[in-house]
Amino acid sequence: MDSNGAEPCPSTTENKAIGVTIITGFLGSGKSTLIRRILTEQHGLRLVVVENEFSAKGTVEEAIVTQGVGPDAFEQFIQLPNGCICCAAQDDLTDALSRLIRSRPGQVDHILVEASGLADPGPVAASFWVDDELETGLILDSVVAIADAVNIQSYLRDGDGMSEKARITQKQLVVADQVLLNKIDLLGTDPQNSDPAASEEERMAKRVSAVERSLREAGCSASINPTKRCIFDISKLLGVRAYDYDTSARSFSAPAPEKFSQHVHGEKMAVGTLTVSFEKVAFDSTLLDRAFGELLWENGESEPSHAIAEPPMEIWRMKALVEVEGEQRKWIYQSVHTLFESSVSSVDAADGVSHFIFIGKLLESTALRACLEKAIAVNLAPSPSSWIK
Ligand SMILES: Nc1nc2c(ncn2[C@@H]2O[C@H](COP(=O)(O)OP(=O)(O)OP(=O)(O)O)[C@@H](O)[C@H]2O)c(=O)[nH]1
Repeated sequence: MDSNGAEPCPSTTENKAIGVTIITGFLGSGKSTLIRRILTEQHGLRLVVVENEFSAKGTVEEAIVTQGVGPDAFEQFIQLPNGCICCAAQDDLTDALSRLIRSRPGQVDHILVEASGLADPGPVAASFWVDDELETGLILDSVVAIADAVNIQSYLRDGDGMSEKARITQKQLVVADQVLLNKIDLLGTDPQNSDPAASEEERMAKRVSAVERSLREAGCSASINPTKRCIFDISKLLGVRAYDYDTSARSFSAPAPEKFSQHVHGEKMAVGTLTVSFEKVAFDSTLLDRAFGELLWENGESEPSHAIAEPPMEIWRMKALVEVEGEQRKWIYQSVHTLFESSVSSVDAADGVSHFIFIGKLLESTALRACLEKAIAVNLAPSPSSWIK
């Protein structure tokens, strides 16, 4: 318990590495509002805030975020020129934060990074996720996306869903581990679909559900939490360790049906989630590394190739629970952006079942399956059956 009598979020104190929460969301969705809310709550965490400086006058952003916030509410407030958080300087950001927490041992509990509203949060999330936490002292806690309930549907539809605005909005939702569907106070009720017998609350709930459906169709598989002015239980946002292997293993054991969704334009799946499953096979870990390399690097966003699909598919996020030859426990593989890593889960192996969940754009099941099949080490049945959703 701290001097304010507040209990720190438990998972942020158990692990010595300092958790980093990336806050993303399109322009004006409520990112600063959320940070301000976190800074004013009694959670007992000593926070470092990294803010994207939107204007040439950096003081504007800081003033907005720290409005009504006492000087003790945060350990340090860092502002970076617009774009830097999500551009090539992201490694510098990781290094700078690493140096900062080392220079103040025991004085920082958690770091909040506000990504630019116009940026893809994937690369910055990857820069925190892959760094060896023992070396940097940092660990990616989760990616939180704020969606403006009033405008998000039009952003997603922009340019028939294919404009840069639509792409960025989709990516922010797809990469997120949690979504705050914010500004629901401005949604109003839909006059065209209003049932005169329904109460105001029921009509509002319908509007919220309609927006939630659009987010699912856009490939969002995170939990969606409707909010007004980002009022939300902070203990459910910070210290969640969304990338911990045990957390991931649990999400594999009972995937929600809405995990498998797609946003279709004509014949192609524009943005969505696709699962490739195998039964009665075990994979070779070295060959699997190679297969992921092929999918993420040769066919990924940074080095697009036309080898597998035309236009190339984009894998934004991948989670897999895999039976690996000779291992008693299944392995978890995760990718963020173009980086991936593996670890042993707590799930027993032996049934030969492996699930690979891909989230991205223009995903092509045949190409994904063909690439993964090259990594099969042992075929326990003559013709492995499989299902794809
Ligand atoms: N009515 C209403 N207004 C909100 C809500 N949340 C935020 N706002 C307002 O929306 C505006 C934008 O909120 P910010 O928190 O600055 O949004 P942001 O995502 O940080 O904006 P950028 O930094 O420009 O990307 C501000 O005027 C907020 O006061 C909400 O739930 N309801």
